[in-house]
Amino acid sequence: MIDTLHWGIIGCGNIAASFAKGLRDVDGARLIAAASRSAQKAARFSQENGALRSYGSYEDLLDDREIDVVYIATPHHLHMENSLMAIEAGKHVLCEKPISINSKQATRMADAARQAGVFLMEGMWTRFIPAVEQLQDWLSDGIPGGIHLFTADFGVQFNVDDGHRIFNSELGGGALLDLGVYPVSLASLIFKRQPDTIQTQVRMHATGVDELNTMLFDYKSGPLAVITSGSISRTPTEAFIAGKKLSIKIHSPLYCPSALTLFKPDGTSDSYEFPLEGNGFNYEAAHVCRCLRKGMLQSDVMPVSESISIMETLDSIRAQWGLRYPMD
Ligand SMILES: NC(=O)C1=CN([C@@H]2O[C@H](COP(=O)(O)OP(=O)(O)OC[C@H]3O[C@@H](n4cnc5c(N)ncnc54)[C@H](OP(=O)(O)O)[C@@H]3O)[C@@H](O)[C@H]2O)C=CC1
Ligand SMILES: O=C1CO[C@H](CO)[C@@H](O)[C@@H]1O
Repeated sequence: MIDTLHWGIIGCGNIAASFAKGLRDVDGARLIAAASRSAQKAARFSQENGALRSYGSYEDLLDDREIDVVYIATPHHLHMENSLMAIEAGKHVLCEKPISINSKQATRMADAARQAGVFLMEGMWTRFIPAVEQLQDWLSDGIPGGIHLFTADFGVQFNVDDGHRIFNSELGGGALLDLGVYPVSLASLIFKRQPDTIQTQVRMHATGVDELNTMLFDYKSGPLAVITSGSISRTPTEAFIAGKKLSIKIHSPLYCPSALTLFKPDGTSDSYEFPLEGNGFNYEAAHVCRCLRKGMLQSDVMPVSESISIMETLDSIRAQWGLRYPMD
């Protein structure tokens, strides 16, 4: 039985700081060290975020025997490489979304973790947010009459230059992998499988990655899903599950909602609030700690097999656009 879980963070960027903040709200978790490509940056990050130590290389952090589990917070194109390094060092891994660039990479990560006997999970934090846990309870009870339609959008206006990871092909840029992965993951959560056919439209950025996309998923059992993501303008960033008898609105922002509305057959609706306790990253970190204490090597909420399936869906969408990354 592991008591306190000792964490390390690889990559001292934006999301690493949010995760470190979330981790402070998790009982039985301690941030031991952070690693950056720059020793100075790692030292500053560790001081600001309460880590005991800092490392000027990712490899040095992985040599730290006190660290049980590593959070990978580098850009998408490094998720596989950094996760494999951590797995090889015998560390459990929580890797930011998307788990990788493509399904081939994700499968390689899953195989390596299985062989090494370590835990691996994609940091799809949405799954562990209280409102989404409630949604999962409703879905597992069954939506009476079934679901006809799922709609979801995630649009952000990035006012950044083309070198930023959202537009940079070398870093696995594009709206689909960064933003679209959330609604696609929600569709996977709701329908428990990949769509049978996918139709899409896309607008490409000057750098050759997608900046705006629309997707229509057709599930031969009946339901349709309409999903959009974009990095050049803001959209409501909410989701709606339309059923024969019941419908559910997942309030904005869909990646971290704190309210759900249930629309009932008599035309009335009930709204439910699920205020966050912490910044939201605490929930996924607490889930990883629970899994590790139970000796689990995969999450039962965000299993690696489902992350691979989601990447397969993203692969087939990108194939329609002819969008290939240097690391594909
Ligand atoms: N769950 C969520 O809500 C969010 C998740 N994310 C995910 O987190 C990951 C990181 O995103 P974000 O924190 O916004 O990105 P940042 O650019 O802010 O941070 C990424 C860090 O990765 C390290 N890095 C290593 N190699 C490179 C490279 N070639 N170019 C740039 N950085 C490099 C750097 O750390 P160093 O210099 O210290 O080595 C850098 O600070 C993405 O995969 C994204 O999908 C992002 C935002 C929100
Ligand atoms: O996961 C994410 C959540 O939202 C951000 C934008 O607001 C994204 O860029 C990010 O990668």
